[in-house]
Amino acid sequence: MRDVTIAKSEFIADEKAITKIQDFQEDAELFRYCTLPQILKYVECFTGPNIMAVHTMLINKPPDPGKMSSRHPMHQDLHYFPFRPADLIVAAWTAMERVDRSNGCLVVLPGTHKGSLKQHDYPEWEGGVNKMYHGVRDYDANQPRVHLEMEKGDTVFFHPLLIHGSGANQTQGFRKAISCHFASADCHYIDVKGTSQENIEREVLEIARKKYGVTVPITLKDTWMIRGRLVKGERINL
Ligand SMILES: CCCCCCCC(=O)SCCNC(=O)CCNC(=O)[C@H](O)C(C)(C)COP(=O)(O)OP(=O)(O)OC[C@H]1O[C@@H](n2cnc3c(N)ncnc32)[C@H](O)[C@@H]1OP(=O)(O)O
Ligand SMILES: O=C(O)CCC(=O)C(=O)O
Repeated sequence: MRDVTIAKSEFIADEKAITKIQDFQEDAELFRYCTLPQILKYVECFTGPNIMAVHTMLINKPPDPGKMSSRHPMHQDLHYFPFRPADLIVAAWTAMERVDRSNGCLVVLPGTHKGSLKQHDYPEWEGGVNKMYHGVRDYDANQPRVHLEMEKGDTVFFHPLLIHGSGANQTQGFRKAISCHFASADCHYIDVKGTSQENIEREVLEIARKKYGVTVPITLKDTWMIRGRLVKGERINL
């Protein structure tokens, strides 16, 4: 994907235009990350033995174009997931170079993983917000936050209810990280109709129609079923 500030410009397509590779499950080399024993050893503590890699990203946070659009609003990843229980889902996020406050490290609100899923919407940012970058509508901005400064290769594992985001990249370099969300294959899908997740389902299905030409009726669940890949054990529900 491209940053919202260049989404509608004649920017020349090259690696510097790409701010994120979403869904790399078909790329054997990148997907190797999701199968590394060093990662799965910790993932298994959360998911148990039947492990699905449900969502993959290589994030290439660009130098901020001056609009603060390189920030990632504070959010809970569970907002995007139509499956439960939350305690059987975990994110692994690995720094591909040193990340600190200057290039937009992760920021977390400790303890929020013990709360519930909150309403998410687009934040009202003057400089624009990237497509589908929803943020928690109400959270206590005075709550203590922790900036995760990490060295190349450091990995953090976090719960899908943890409120987190990342700051602007104030350097001239691209801040790279690779991440994968894992879930137990024992998780079950839920229907998000009538819940706070209806707004993200609507957007995802609109992209499926407009960008991928999907004409048959589908749900959020279908978009996740085609992404998931078994990495250990047995594929059960997901
Ligand atoms: C879905 C899984 C989420 C898992 C949760 C983990 C937590 C998170 O990561 S939260 C963030 C989730 N973010 C995303 O999922 C990013 C989604 N974005 C995308 O997939 C792509 O950027 C997408 C589909 C919107 C556009 O893809 P792209 O190949 O650039 O499409 P393109 O055909 O050039 O543009 C399509 C339209 O989108 C607009 N657009 C492109 N990029 C952006 C952007 N960054 N912001 C706003 N609009 C954009 C274009 O201007 C164009 O608009 P229009 O139809 O009016 O002309
Ligand atoms: O890498 C980042 O900047 C933020 C990633 C993130 O919060 C997420 O994908 O959920």
